[in-house]
Amino acid sequence: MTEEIVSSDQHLLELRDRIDEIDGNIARLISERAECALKVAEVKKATGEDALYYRPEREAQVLRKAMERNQGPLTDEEMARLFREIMSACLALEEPVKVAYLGPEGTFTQQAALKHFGHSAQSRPLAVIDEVFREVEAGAANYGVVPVENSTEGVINHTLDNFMTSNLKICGEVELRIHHHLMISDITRPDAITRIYSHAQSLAQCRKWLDSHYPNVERVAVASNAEAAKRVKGEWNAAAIAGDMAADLYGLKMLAEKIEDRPDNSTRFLIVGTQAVPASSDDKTSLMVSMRNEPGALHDLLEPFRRHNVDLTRVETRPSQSGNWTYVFFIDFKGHRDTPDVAAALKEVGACASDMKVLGSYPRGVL
Ligand SMILES: O=C(O)C(=O)C[C@]1(C(=O)O)C=C[C@@H](O)C=C1
Repeated sequence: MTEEIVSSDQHLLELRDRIDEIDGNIARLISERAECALKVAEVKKATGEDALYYRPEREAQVLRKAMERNQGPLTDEEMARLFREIMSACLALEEPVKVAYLGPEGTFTQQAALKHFGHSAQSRPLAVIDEVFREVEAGAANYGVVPVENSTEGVINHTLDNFMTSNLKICGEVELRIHHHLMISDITRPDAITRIYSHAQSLAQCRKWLDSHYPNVERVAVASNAEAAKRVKGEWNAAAIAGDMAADLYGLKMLAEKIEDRPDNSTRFLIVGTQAVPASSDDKTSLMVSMRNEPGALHDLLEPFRRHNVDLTRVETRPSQSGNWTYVFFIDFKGHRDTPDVAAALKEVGACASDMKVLGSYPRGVL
């Protein structure tokens, strides 16, 4: 062995010793943090039966601090993701949180649930959005995760419509960059593909790519991307469009990656639950309002927000379920309902609306 190799081996050993020592310190501190969380649980338990263990506003603050404090070399997002998992484990020690999401396994909604709650939450896939709402209303799950809008394809009507009949509140939001891939199974012949399966939204998000690469191939809409991936397993002439999780789950091969038409394609998901969330200092509020069907109604509805400097982030219209040609507006804006400007705007909107429901104030998505 040359002298150089010996010294580089020696250097590696020294660095690994140092890493072992640091890991020991991290492990000790994580245990200390978990002990602290257990004490927090005691304090909460003393408040009674309905003690709330999961605190969205506090979690958002912890993640934001992790990002602010970070000096690299890890990115802020990477650092926050690590804290996300530590907090998820601490919460599971306090009280395991049960999360229902729009399944099946391998969908982007599962990915959003993991991103928001971390891997220590107990999550359960349900077949349709209505079931996710029902499961949380019935108390079988503490929280639900449902998609609400996609940057390319727009709003997910089913989710908005559920708020018309449900008393659930919005406790959080999470945004996910959506990358679609074309995938095939071991037995698929890439040159003989006659059918491509995917969810209708995903087919729409890849429309231009499909038009230019597979113009004559049949596009078959199925219930979810994961369902598309599952079908492809047994078909030699079919491919699926789905995300990474579905590819991993069903052991598929990528034929083309990131085929979405818009590189910034992302989907926003809502966390629904039964609790009202206190302010975290960077929040959003979602509102559902119906107006009398008369001239100037939309102007009257929006004017108070302008006057009180409240920044609208989204306005959607849906037909109301109570009568023909009457509409319900879904409005999102920055700020928490307990802050003076927002409270004043809400009071004025409430005065001119025929019906108004605050769906929730919640921390803006951190990750
Ligand atoms: O601060 C709390 O209320 C905690 O329960 C601690 C903690 C954490 O690990 O930091 C855990 C769960 C909550 O959702 C928020 C934060």
